[in-house]
Amino acid sequence: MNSPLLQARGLCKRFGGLHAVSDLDLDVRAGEVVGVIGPNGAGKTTTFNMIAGAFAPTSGTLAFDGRSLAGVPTHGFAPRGIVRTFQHNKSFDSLSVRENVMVGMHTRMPASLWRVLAGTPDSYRAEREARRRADELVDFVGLGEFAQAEVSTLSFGQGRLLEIARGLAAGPRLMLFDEPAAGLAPGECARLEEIILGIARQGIAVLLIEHDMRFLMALADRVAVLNFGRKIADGTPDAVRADPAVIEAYLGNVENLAHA
Ligand SMILES: Nc1ncnc2c1ncn2[C@@H]1O[C@H](COP(=O)(O)OP(=O)(O)OP(=O)(O)O)[C@@H](O)[C@H]1O
Repeated sequence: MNSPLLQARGLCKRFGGLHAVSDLDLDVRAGEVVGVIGPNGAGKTTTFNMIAGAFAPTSGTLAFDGRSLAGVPTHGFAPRGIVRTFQHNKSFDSLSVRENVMVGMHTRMPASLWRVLAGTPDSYRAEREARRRADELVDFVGLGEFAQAEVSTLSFGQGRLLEIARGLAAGPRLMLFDEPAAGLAPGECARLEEIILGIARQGIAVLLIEHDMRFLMALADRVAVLNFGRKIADGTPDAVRADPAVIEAYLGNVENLAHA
């Protein structure tokens, strides 16, 4: 098996006296879909915030492609290829779908985008290339017919797809999804599942937090389960579902597992 793209070792995050995440080891490989689940307050979001560079770990190490992320500022994560998509829409409402995706490219091609905006001599070629790539991504997420629509006219689910296209525009090697299925209708979830699998097939590593277990279990190659900040299981969806420690952690919530 190829070596992990993301490697967390002994990751800890304390908030005052609270150990939100303790001694977490986690690997994510290129092309792999890894899910993080756990009851409320288990430390999923805190883990994500550390991997996305929003919080520095209290202790432990994070390495990406064999290089330590220690000391890398938050804005240094996306240019390295660690890109997060948010649950809530962060798009620019008055711009078109295509323009929003073009804006998402700025971490990858800042110079060209500036040329586009500044209207300098080679702006035409740069803009054409940005537009071509944006259209490719808009098509990939199934929003092709809305490329020129204003974002404010999109439905909630379409907005979620646009967020994904914007994330892809940044050229990720690891894409982090924070509850991507939240608030989506079943048909939209099925579409989202296909898109995420398509992203992994391109060799991009995918890490997601998800409350919708049925969605996650169908999608993930591997699932890590957190409880009170500690990892209590890490394996295939089937292995995790049958794990006594996981069943115990969800005792108050057995329904969730039963439906998974
Ligand atoms: N910025 C913060 N300051 C203080 N405590 C925090 C902070 N962020 C999270 N916590 C605490 O850390 C613990 C883990 O929270 P976290 O949000 O990571 O869990 P979670 O698994 O994502 O939960 P949920 O499923 O409810 O979103 C919780 O006890 C939470 O109250």
